[in-house]
Amino acid sequence: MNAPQPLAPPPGTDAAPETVLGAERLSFAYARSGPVFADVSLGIRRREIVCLLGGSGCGKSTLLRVLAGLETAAAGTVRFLGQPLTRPHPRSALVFQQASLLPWLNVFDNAGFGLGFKHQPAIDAAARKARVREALAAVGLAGREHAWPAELSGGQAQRVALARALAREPELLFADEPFSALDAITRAEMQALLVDVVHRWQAAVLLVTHDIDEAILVADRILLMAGKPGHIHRAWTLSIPHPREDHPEAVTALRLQILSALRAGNAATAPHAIPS
Ligand SMILES: Nc1ncnc2c1ncn2[C@@H]1O[C@H](COP(=O)(O)OP(=O)(O)OP(=O)(O)O)[C@@H](O)[C@H]1O
Repeated sequence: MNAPQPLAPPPGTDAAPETVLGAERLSFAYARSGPVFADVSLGIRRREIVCLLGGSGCGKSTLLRVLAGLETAAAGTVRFLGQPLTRPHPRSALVFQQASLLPWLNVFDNAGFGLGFKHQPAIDAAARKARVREALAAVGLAGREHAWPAELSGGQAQRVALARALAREPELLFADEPFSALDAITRAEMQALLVDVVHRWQAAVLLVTHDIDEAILVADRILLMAGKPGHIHRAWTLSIPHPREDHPEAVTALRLQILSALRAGNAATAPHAIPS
């Protein structure tokens, strides 16, 4: 199957900016619980899978919500395709831990649901149908279009959620622990599917996870978040070829480095490249 043609960029933006999303010196605090993260800067390039990894409560989900335009930073800027972000961008999509399918819509209509969102580029019914079919086929659900959410396993429901995001042909997919509620075998299948499908769709991904192995299996870059308030402690650029299970020594070496950085807590912040 061919990847869909990307939509034209919105007026006023660079035709092919290398950076899809750029954040500079972001800080955020909840009124009730105080500072969550401070002075966070990062960039996500086209077609890059970036994993935001860190322990529970370090602020990963909150940072994702700010980068996605769901929350507003106390300080700093977020730019999406070069433009300041003031609300969720129509060329981004979100996948969460729960698939959140609408029980009264079948698989096809759930997967096409995001195409009707406000600010989405208008497409006609035939194009919409083709896109949804293509997205469902990409996640392995061709032939299940008429099934109801109640008839799906957890993994299948998450495939529909992924198809719903892909059908919008996002430049950037925000995924917040999308596989953490799945069993180990389904999780491994979904991790492989994510890498395959986003590469074919030419989308970038920001994946929040606390699972070191998940980050190593899917990421082009891992950002380790730690501290209070949270900040990016350390970063790794990965060049281990996919599928990474075929390179156990490199995977184990990286896992040890990450574990050690996590334990150290105050590890150096300079980016650190690992050998392939
Ligand atoms: N709506 C909220 N109001 C107040 N405090 C919040 C809210 N959401 C999160 N927090 C607090 O902000 C901090 C960061 O939470 P966040 O969910 O971003 O962390 P996380 O790294 O994603 O954690 P986990 O991996 O456990 O999901 C935590 O101390 C949490 O209690």
